[in-house]
Amino acid sequence: MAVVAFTTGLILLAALPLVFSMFFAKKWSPKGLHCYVTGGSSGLGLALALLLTRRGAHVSIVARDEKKLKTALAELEKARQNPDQKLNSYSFSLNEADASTAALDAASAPHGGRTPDVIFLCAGTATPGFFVEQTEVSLRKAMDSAYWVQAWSALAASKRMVREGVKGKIVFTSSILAYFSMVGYSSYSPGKHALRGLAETLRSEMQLYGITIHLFCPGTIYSPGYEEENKTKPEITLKIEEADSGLQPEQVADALIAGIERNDFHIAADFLGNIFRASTRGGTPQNNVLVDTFFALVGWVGLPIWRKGVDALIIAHGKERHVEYLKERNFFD
Ligand SMILES: NC(=O)C1=CN([C@@H]2O[C@H](COP(=O)(O)OP(=O)(O)OC[C@H]3O[C@@H](n4cnc5c(N)ncnc54)[C@H](OP(=O)(O)O)[C@@H]3O)[C@@H](O)[C@H]2O)C=CC1
Ligand SMILES: CCCCCCCCCCCCCCCC(=O)[C@@H](N)CO
Repeated sequence: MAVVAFTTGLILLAALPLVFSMFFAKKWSPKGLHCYVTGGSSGLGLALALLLTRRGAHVSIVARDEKKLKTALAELEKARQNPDQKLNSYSFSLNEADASTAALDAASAPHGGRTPDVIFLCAGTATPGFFVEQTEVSLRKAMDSAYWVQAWSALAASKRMVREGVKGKIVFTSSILAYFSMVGYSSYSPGKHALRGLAETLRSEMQLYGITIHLFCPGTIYSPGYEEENKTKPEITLKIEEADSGLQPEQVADALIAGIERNDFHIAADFLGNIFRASTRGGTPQNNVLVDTFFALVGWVGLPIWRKGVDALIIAHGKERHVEYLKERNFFD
């Protein structure tokens, strides 16, 4: 009896924030806010920019390729809700600090020089491959394309927000590969883990200024970037990924916005992401005590079983094919 009463009490307690947010709390809305989206010309970034435009935000997108930017901006124009919305695109390579500052300055200009309210950092690239085939150049480049491509913008935006007193948001797009990693991702996963380290630091530190931080960790997104990464992705990596059903960029953008509306710090895109998120939480805030405990329990039982299967698969692949693969590429010469 006491156990039932205790459990019911616990469930009600855990449901309270949900009930509160459904009926009382003012939901976060991008309407009228200036949203800055890096990587806004493709995949997740583009889907997000479109969603924000439909929700009445001013949207600035940044990427390198001008042609893709032009096409993306035309799509945003079609999604425009009112004539006052400012929709702009900027071509910058965000791997460098100076260019990241310049991009943000350029995007602020049409807004009277005011820093954007929300910084969505979506730019990023993965080039999977085996570790023994990497070089100093490839590993440094990968760190640029996973970590620095977002970190420099976060630095520039933080300085601007603090100087101007803007109580904005900075949203990092990491990956489910910041919760674990596996064969093929030695060049990419470390950068995504590093983003997690930065986001957790900033979640703590930016409280000094009223700036909010979110960390988004999606699994497979069927984007142009995904098509590209599959060109170098080892067969074994692709095979392990079959367990992840994947999502369309629009679904992933929806999941991100829903997480921000709930004011979650760690945001996962689906069931699998939530299992890894809840199992790898460390000292960061829970999203919902009860739901997170459920996900963590599923992970506690399921993850070791899954991992054992994956390890067996990798060992078998090593015996059957991998040495041949390396020989074909003259690795031993
Ligand atoms: N696809 C997936 O399975 C997953 C992706 N992610 C992450 O989600 C984010 C979006 O991925 P996805 O939609 O697949 O990406 P896409 O490759 O489809 O798009 C990437 C965007 O970022 C821009 N970009 C890349 N590098 C730079 C740079 N150095 N400077 C400026 N812009 C840049 C690209 O434009 P341009 O090349 O013209 O500069 C493009 O607009 C990335 O951070 C990725 O790591 C996370 C989990 C899974
Ligand atoms: C009960 C537990 C079951 C566990 C099943 C686990 C399945 C794991 C699938 C791996 C998914 C990898 C996604 C990579 C995303 C990414 O960031 C890259 N595409 C780079 O862009």
